[in-house]
Amino acid sequence: MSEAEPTIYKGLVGVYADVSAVSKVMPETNSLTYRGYAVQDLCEESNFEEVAYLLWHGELPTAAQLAAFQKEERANRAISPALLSVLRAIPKDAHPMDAVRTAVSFMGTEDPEAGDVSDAAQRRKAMRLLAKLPTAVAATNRLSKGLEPIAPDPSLPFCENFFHLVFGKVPQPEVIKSFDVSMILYAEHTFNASTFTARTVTSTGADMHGAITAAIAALKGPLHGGANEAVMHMLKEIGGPDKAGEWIHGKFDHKALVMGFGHRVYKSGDSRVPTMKKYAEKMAEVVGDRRWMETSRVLAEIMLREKKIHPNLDFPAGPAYYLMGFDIPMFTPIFVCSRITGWAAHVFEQAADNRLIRPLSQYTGEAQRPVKPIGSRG
Ligand SMILES: CC(=O)SCCNC(=O)CCNC(=O)[C@H](O)C(C)(C)COP(=O)(O)OP(=O)(O)OC[C@H]1O[C@@H](n2cnc3c(N)ncnc32)[C@H](O)[C@@H]1OP(=O)(O)O
Ligand SMILES: O=C([O-])CC(=O)C(=O)O
Repeated sequence: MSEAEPTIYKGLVGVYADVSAVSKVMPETNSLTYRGYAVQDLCEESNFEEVAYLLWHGELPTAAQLAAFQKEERANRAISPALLSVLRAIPKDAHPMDAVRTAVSFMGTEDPEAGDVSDAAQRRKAMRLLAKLPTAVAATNRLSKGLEPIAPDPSLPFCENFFHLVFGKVPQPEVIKSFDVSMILYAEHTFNASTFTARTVTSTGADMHGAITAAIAALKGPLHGGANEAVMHMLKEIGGPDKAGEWIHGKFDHKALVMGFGHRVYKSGDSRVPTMKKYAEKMAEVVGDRRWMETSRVLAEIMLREKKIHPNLDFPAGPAYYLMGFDIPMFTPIFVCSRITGWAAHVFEQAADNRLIRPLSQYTGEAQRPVKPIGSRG
């Protein structure tokens, strides 16, 4: 008797794998909330540090809670001399995402609570990662250019310190605000591929650094976080708005993907795009260069008119980061510095009510057969 054919949910499309109270994506209204707060409101009324606290604790902080959170983050920013020598040993032309993945894995080996997966220890590890990631990301970027890393400045807030680490100076408030908004928008997005990876690793009982190392590997791919870099490479390849039409029709002819467009969950617009676009436009104003936003506008118009596909967050974030002065290979590592908050929130949630994640596969290979001795094969 033949077995009933199982239903295959390729790419897990439409599958609810668990419950979660961290965030909610509402594709029918193109909206997104973190712990019940609309991301647009968080962007206007709070900052990235408050959002990190919100994601980890479920509530926005009071002034005293925020001060304690910031104190702990600022106290943990330094990376060890051993990690710095690991980063120095990484080939200058390696992709920074590979360096950051390696850095997190290495940090796991030197973590003072390595092996402790209690909730309290996991939370302290997440704080250490939030604090140290910018230091490691900026050091990687500077070393790749033959520059010496800069020590973190504990007197600076998170976003200001990030610019200090990369450039040695803090830019004007409009730039900090645009960066802060990008960090809030990138912080969390339900069961995306990298978060689900982190939850899968956590479900085996493994620790925070293992889950985050795996999540970084998943985020690097161009279909996920790597798209913000791909968007900027694409805009530069196109060169300007007058060439965008011809360029994109060439892509259509070859049925190629246009990076920064489409989304597994949002089919009529990504909730985060209008806010990120507004702040990318502000960056174009600050820098006095509208070329990338104009090129983006033409691409988005054609994609919507001819393919009915909307841009995702990576589409405005790519040019925004470029206009802030970051090197393109830094864009996805910046995403890591933000998403560590969402990933860690999901690690806590998965561990608190765990069941090993282990789906089934329908076998389509050879029928069972005998193993022939090596001399009689072929
Ligand atoms: C932060 C983030 O991770 S956001 C996502 C960033 N990724 C990108 O920007 C990469 C480009 N986009 C894509 O590859 C896809 O849209 C994904 C991976 C994001 C979503 O994939 P899916 O949910 O499997 O796509 P979906 O099933 O909706 O695709 C429907 C159709 O639109 C097409 N399509 C989707 N996105 C694009 C795109 N960016 N360019 C051209 N065509 C596209 C698909 O090829 C498919 O065509 P078909 O029906 O002829 O086969
Ligand atoms: O939700 C997804 O699949 C991808 C995404 O937008 C994110 O991770 O921010």
